[in-house]
Amino acid sequence: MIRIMKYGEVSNDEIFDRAMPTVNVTDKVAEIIRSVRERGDEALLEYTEKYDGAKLESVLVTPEEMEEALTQITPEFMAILEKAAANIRKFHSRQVRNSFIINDEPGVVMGQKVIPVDRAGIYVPGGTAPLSSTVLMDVIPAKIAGVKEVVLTTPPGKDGKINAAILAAAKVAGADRIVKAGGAQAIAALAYGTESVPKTDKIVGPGNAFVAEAKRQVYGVVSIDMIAGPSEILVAADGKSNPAYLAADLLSQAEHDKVASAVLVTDSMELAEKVRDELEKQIPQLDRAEIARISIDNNGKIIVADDLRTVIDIANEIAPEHLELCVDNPFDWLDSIRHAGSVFLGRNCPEALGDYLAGPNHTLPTQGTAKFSSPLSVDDFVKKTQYTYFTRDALAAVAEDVAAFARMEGLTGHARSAVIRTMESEA
Ligand SMILES: NC(=O)c1ccc[n+]([C@@H]2O[C@H](COP(=O)([O-])OP(=O)(O)OC[C@H]3O[C@@H](n4cnc5c(N)ncnc54)[C@H](O)[C@@H]3O)[C@@H](O)[C@H]2O)c1
Ligand SMILES: N[C@H](CO)Cc1c[nH]c[nH+]1
Ligand SMILES: [Zn+2]
Repeated sequence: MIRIMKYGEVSNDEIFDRAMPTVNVTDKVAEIIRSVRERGDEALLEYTEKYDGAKLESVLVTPEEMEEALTQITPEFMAILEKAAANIRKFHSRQVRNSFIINDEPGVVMGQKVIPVDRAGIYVPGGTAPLSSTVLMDVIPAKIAGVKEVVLTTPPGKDGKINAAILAAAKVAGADRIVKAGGAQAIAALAYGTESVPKTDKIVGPGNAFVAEAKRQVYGVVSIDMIAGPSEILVAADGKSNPAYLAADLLSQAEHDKVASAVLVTDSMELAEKVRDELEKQIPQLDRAEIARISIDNNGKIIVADDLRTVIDIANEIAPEHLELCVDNPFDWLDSIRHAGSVFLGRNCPEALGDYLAGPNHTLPTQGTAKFSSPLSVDDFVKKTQYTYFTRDALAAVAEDVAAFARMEGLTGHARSAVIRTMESEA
């Protein structure tokens, strides 16, 4: 059963500490990465057999497999995928940054170009739930950024096939190549390349502890978006909220993972008790009741504070992946929220809306990293290059200043380089 705590009556550790996954996978992941780096496809196929139970001939999804998957998708579900994709495109198109050029002094031109990475690698979890929505969330921003080749990887089922909805979403979003591999071996393939998997420049997407650790270990060889941990939800609610709705919202994230966390912070003890009772009523009704039960019992919390201002302060300190604000006039509080991956405002905005089709991204910072990092966006798939142009006269006007700066640093080679053209013009 979820624990109710009164803020101020228990230690801050009990309020703010998160359940951290305890398994140490560092050495195992390092070994998997080394094998894939050395033996390419052969190692990828071996690990897929070992960890996913699938004996494959090839690691790539063929056009025939894609065709076959599409026949299994109903027109109704295809329409939902298209609708979600359109919303996600609309939202992410607003994130596109422009290059700029400055030419406000005679003879001087400077600028910054925004350039997509050449190739992006996208990890889509497939272990306990095949997340076709994550395909849309991660491929669409890459395509909007202008990435030429998007390589998607996800673990196959024991039958060697990729979930049909994942393939349909990949088609809708425009993934260019689909790899049948999961876990650390998939990340290693995207980072170093194999015979079938091209090396990518940036790897994004959530995953379990093996995926997260592998991303951490390959960072530097490639870029990564973030280390996305288990799903989290914090519901900040006043006493007028409907306990059944709140319990359902908490369970929507608890069902992701035994180490997912669901927290309610409220100014009402009465609501706290009702939500606790509702959770007990609703957990057995879930298909994934066993996962949700462990997540709620181990990592779930209900924190009761004196007033809504303190509720918001607690939410900021926890900096959750998802924050639901179930209060009157939620926009009045929006400016007070500083640390959360994605905020869901009002009494009719369950977090699941954002997981699937509202438009904002669902690959989000977890474990309190919302204090310094952001949701996955178009920015993740671009980098910038800056440039500078000076005419001879424009250089002459500043050459002595550059040289003086350089001499102050003891770098006379820099100083000479700054003034040599001016000296030549005098000669
Ligand atoms: N933060 C976010 O934005 C976000 C979004 C969606 C999902 N998630 C999280 O992603 C995670 C998905 O995890 P998952 O397990 O369902 O799928 P997954 O695809 O991340 O992991 C499955 C893979 O893990 C590897 N693996 C499993 N057991 C192993 C072992 N003993 N040794 C070596 N490798 C092993 C296998 O290769 C397997 O293919 C969940 O924690 C979920 O909460 C986070
Ligand atoms: N809530 C997850 C991110 O933490 C994303 C997701 C995908 N499908 C359902 N939920
Ligand atoms: Zn979810």
